[in-house]
Amino acid sequence: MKEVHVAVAVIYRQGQVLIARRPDSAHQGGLLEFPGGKVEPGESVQMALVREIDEETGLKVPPASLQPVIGIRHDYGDKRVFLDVWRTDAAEGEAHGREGQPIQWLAPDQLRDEDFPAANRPIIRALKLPCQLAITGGFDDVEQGVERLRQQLQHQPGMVVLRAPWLCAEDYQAFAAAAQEVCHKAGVALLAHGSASCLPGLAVDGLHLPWREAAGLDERPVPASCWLGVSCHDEAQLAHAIALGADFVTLAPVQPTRTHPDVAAMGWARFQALTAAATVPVYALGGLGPDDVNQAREAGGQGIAGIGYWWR
Ligand SMILES: Nc1nc2c([nH]c(=O)n2[C@@H]2O[C@H](COP(=O)(O)OP(=O)(O)OP(=O)(O)O)[C@@H](O)[C@H]2O)c(=O)[nH]1
Ligand SMILES: [Mg+2]
Repeated sequence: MKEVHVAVAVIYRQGQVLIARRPDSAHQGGLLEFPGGKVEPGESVQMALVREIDEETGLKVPPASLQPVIGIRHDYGDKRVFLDVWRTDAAEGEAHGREGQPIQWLAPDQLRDEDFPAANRPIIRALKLPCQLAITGGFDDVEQGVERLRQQLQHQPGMVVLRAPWLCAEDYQAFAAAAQEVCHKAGVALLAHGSASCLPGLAVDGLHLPWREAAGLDERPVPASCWLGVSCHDEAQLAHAIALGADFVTLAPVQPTRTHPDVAAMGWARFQALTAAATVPVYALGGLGPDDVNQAREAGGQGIAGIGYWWR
């Protein structure tokens, strides 16, 4: 079966995105969708986006405002698609359902997996996840760790991974409880780091698995209501994380890093190639900072993750 290249548009306006309802008679009919459609022969994906957005909504999109979000290959059984997803926040005009389809503006937090075609799940993840994932670094004792976290939150990371593998279970529980309070006040999501067995009793928003923990699992260890991240370093690990049902992965090391001086960095070209084949949002990790967010997104990534750039 030939793969259909589909241009999919995430049109942002005032923190909301434009959603349409697919006609009952269409493929995946009755479900919600992002405006878009098939890339015609001879068209670039950007040309297809500009045309489809106009045809379906009447909005005019400056091509230069389009930025890549994620690419997803999905097999529906009756159809194979490559959803080539781009975003813009510069669409001009008032949106209308020009093909008679109902449309609405929704905040990313209001998007629910079950309302969309199955292939859209990673798109929804990508829209809910921030472009910076901050991982905690070293500290001397729990009290100092919490205080440092409080200070570092002024850098406004969208999400924090609470990494402290040297702490005993009891100290980690205390660290997580205090960190949760600090993060909750700041409106920052908090993920535990380690094995799923550390989760009970923690009021966190999800779990990030180091590769050594993910390697031993054959199913998703947390419910769908929790975030699940996995640390990956190569193609095989990415495939395993996706099979586990990870919501996102980190891929490292992209650049040389002080914490792993003996590991060769993969560089941006390799990062881009691995990310293109992945059907989950991918954070670039290793020797990077906020200045690299654009580069990571150009390479098809969700953004950057790291310790060094924010934890001092
Ligand atoms: N536009 C759009 N298509 C999606 C999404 N998710 C998803 O799986 N698809 C699939 O992508 C394929 C092509 O999209 P489409 O039906 O909009 O194509 P189109 O505008 O060219 O329509 P047409 O064939 O009626 O001319 C469909 O099989 C559809 O099920 C989505 O969020 N937006
Ligand atoms: Mg369409």
